[in-house]
Amino acid sequence: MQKLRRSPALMLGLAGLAFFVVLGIVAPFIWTDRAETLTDQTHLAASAEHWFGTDALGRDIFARTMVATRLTLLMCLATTAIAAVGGIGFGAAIWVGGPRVRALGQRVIDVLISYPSVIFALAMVAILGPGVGTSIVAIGLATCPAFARLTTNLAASIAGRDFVSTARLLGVPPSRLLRRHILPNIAEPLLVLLSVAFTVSLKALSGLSFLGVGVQAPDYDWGAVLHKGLEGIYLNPWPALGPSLVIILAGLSGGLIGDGLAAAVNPAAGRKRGYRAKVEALTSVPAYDAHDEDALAVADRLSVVLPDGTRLVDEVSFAIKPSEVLGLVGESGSGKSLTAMALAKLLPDDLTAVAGTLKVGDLDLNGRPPAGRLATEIGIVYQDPSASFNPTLKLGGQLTETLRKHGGASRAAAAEQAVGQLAAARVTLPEQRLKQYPYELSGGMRQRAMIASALLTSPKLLIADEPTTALDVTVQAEVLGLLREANERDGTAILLISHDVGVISAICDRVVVMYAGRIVETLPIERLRAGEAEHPYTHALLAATPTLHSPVDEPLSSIPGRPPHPAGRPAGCAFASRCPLARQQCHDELPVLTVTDTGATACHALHWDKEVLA
Ligand SMILES: Nc1ncnc2c1ncn2[C@@H]1O[C@H](COP(=O)(O)OP(=O)(O)OP(=O)(O)O)[C@@H](O)[C@H]1O
Repeated sequence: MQKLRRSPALMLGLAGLAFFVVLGIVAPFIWTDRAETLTDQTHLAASAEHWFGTDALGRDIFARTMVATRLTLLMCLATTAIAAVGGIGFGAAIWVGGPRVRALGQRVIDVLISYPSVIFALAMVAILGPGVGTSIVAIGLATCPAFARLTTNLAASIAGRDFVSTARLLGVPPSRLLRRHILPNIAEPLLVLLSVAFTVSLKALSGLSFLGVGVQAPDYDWGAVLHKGLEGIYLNPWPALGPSLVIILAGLSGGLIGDGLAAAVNPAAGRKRGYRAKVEALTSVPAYDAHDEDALAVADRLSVVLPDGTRLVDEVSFAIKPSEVLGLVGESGSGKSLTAMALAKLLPDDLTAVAGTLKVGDLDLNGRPPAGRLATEIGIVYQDPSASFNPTLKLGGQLTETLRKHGGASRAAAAEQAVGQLAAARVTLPEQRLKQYPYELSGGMRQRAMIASALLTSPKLLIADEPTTALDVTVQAEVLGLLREANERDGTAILLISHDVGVISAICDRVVVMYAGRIVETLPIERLRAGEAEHPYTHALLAATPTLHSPVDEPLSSIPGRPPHPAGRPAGCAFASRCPLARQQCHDELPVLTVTDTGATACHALHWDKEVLA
């Protein structure tokens, strides 16, 4: 509810709807007499006594509009209910019915949805005759396909999720699967459609009555009042304008509710505003490493912040020199990917990067760098080669897109460059690959193609986020070799993210160790390889990493406990509760990064008797 309260559109829409509901309840008690008593004061213009004038039978049109509120809202409600129950029911039934029923059902929905609902409703009215009941059923049924399609589409997207697969594996029958696992997970978009359907029904029902085939006398809804008001519109516009205005206001309320609900159920929507006020000022602690004048990429006190002010990444500072391979290592959730994505300006909408300096070359990432330069100067290789490419497009188009869009290359020149880069990345049959879809390549081949794609624009910085995690060991080694080769051949600086110390040791020059969103140590790779880290967390990571020399009969060391969530980081060292060396000071005071001969470490133990770390 807190989320809903934050949406002004929703609140305004709900206030509007509440007004009309109250009006619908009280209006018939107040205005029925004026609305239905025939008088000889016919076709009067709008005046203080008759705000919207009078009709051909001398009835007050304002009073009729007010009284019609109840019937109009009740009809909209009934129509929406029919559409929702029928549509969701149909969508759910064909989803449960198995693949054949689903395919057939979806065709039926596609056909039904292609006909405008008012045409469908008119056909029904022609068969059943006009009236309140017919209008409700006609518009309700005509709106069903929209619900049915959303239900099947959403159910299909949820059906592929792991928890549904697990339930299937456990033999949960489809109807129960739908009830317990699928419908609760698709309720929010359906709710949004519900409010949209309410507005659509209002328009359609009013339209039918306006055409004279909806509500019939002696009943009247807003559309019927509008129908009568149209008779003398050139002499007296208010009998038509008044009811139209009310229909527009009610429709607007429904629309605002739909927009507000959509924003409220989308966690990324509407959150950005005001976040900066919640971010505390940057600390004045000098950023270790970030002042290197020759550095290619600099992150100085970079924080990644949630709208509520939680720092998922908390003031990390590092610099990457040209031609350097910097490793970012840490357990899952330590903030590695967010740090890298901040550097590529690819954070999700609900997250914000705040930094003293954030730049790659002369590209200031704190500002609004031109999209073309971002796309060409920073390359990215993701973890999952199967998700890195769009499965519906051939590789050729995807590989050459940036070159053509931002580099101004012709189709032929871009293709030639792509072939060359694929060959350099040891993708076999490079020309042929351009005509293939991503799924036609093996996982390793796809990752090589991804690396080729990222290097095509000769980026200054290549970000490789767990580039080998999804690959088997031999392909892993080849992919790491390719990255190192690009680095040595073209001087591309690389930020390599991994939770695997072994991968980091294999190709990096220097390593930054992250824990719970902060840097705990930076050190040259030789020291990491020699096991000469300063921080107990780095030691623990090393001890948990298998090597060829690890005794097979001894279990690997593991780090007991779990890192704290960024929102619940303790006042002192975040690693203290898991640290074998922790003293009271560690729980009370946050250790700052202390520069050592070869790097920097944030650990109180550094200042104690050296032997405790031995
Ligand atoms: N959009 C988001 N909204 C809220 N929290 C997020 C969001 N993205 C990431 N987080 C949280 O931020 C923290 C850091 O995430 P990040 O993905 O950077 O970790 P990581 O070290 O790369 O881990 P992994 O190796 O598992 O990807 C985690 O606690 C994660 O749950």
